[in-house]
Amino acid sequence: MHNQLQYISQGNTVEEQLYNIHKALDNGCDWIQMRFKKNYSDDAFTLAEATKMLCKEYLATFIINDNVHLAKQLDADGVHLGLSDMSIEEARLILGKTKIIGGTANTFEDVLQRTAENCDYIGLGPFQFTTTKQNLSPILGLEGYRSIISQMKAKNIQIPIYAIGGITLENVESLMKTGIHGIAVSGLITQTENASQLINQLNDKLYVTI
Ligand SMILES: Cc1ncc(COP(=O)(O)OP(=O)(O)O)c(N)n1
Ligand SMILES: Cc1nc(C(=O)O)sc1CCOP(=O)(O)O
Ligand SMILES: [Mg+2]
Repeated sequence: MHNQLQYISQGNTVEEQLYNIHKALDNGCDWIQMRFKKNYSDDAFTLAEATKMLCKEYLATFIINDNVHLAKQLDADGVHLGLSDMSIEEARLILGKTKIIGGTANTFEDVLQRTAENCDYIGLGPFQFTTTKQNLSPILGLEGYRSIISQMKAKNIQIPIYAIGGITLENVESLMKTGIHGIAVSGLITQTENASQLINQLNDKLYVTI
């Protein structure tokens, strides 16, 4: 079963990204999604290579946002794909059965689609407004998660759901009570001045609730 906390990286340069990734790893995060949008392919490769080495050192899981070919090239642990990225089927053919493939969803219909496509987990969001991502899908709020998860239960759909989008420490308990498996956060960990305390507090709230 996958860890309950995924850190999604941020930073405009390779150096900023590596600083943030190192901070997350050094303070107890053991699942990193490298998300580098303002990239030239050489920079993305350099960053991915360095992130892979760091994750190996910290025994952390390393997945890459969007770029299946880069994940294949570097033998990363997997990828995260949105609804307009490469299809899960094509990614599975490229990466093989053992790699992690996460997929984005915003509605119950998306969850059905992602489940049929054999994703390993779903990033369901956004929970609330966030500046980390442009062009957000409609905000779900707690009620959105409750509704989608109760529809999943009614149809006996079992796939780990990660809440995402504007999540703060104060939201974790109520989100976990909706039946999600874990959370994916970016700004919260990137911006904190006390990453060790924050990640411990997040993990305490995540593990207690499952
Ligand atoms: C865990 C997780 N969930 C959702 C997303 C969003 O992916 P996507 O819709 O492809 O948007 P971008 O991140 O590519 O802007 C995610 N990255 N991770
Ligand atoms: C990358 C991403 N995807 C989202 C979605 O709703 O699909 S929200 C989001 C941003 C997550 O970062 P933060 O924790 O800083 O809000
Ligand atoms: Mg994407």
